[in-house]
Amino acid sequence: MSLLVKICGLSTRETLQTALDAGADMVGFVFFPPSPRHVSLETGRDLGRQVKKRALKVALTVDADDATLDNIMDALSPDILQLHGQESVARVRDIKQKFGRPVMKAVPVASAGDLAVLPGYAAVADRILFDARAPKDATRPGGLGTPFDWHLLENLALDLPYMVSGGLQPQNLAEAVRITRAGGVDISSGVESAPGVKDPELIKAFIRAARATRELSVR
Ligand SMILES: O=C(O)c1ccccc1N[C@@H]1O[C@H](COP(=O)(O)O)[C@@H](O)[C@H]1O
Repeated sequence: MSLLVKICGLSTRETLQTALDAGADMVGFVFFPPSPRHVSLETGRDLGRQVKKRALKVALTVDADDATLDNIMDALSPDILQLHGQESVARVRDIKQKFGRPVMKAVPVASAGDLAVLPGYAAVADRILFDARAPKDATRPGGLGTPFDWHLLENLALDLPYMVSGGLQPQNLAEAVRITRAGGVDISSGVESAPGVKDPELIKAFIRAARATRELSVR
């Protein structure tokens, strides 16, 4: 099975085009104003049109309310909703029912205890995204360029597709996939020259590196 690659935090036509041409499976748009990658609804609409089914469009939100999600549905028509906040199991179920799109729930990881939430989310989400737990004083719950201890997922038995993120780079993604056996990788900071500024060469290098790890992936 081919490793899924998601390039997250795209905010310009040029870098979106680079990600599409390089073969990204998923392209992520951040709708979270404190993030340096935040896009307005208008920009999301414009970038969404550019995708033209060449990749899955992922809307990243953080504890968004229904009105916000309604607006994002209208503007981007995402293929996947990435819930990257503290959404409860009930809220994830509710969003999936109300908006009728597959949901990828981000689970923050810093220690083995963080995996206790998995049975609950696995019952309602379509995919799990393991990301490094952000420090308490962080301005956002992800997109910080820091990895977590991938060995925490070494013996994971999860009956659901999952991806890994947090501090990935072209140089370390093979190791992350080898240890976690994730079916996909998600990156933002690692393909940037500054927060929010995507670097086309790094996007291409990351996707090239991901394609080279194909045989390591199992889920
Ligand atoms: O990218 C952001 O700004 C962001 C903001 C709020 C929540 C999540 C965010 N990004 C996600 O964080 C991870 C890790 O990113 P990085 O490669 O370590 O920078 C990734 O899943 C992004 O989708």
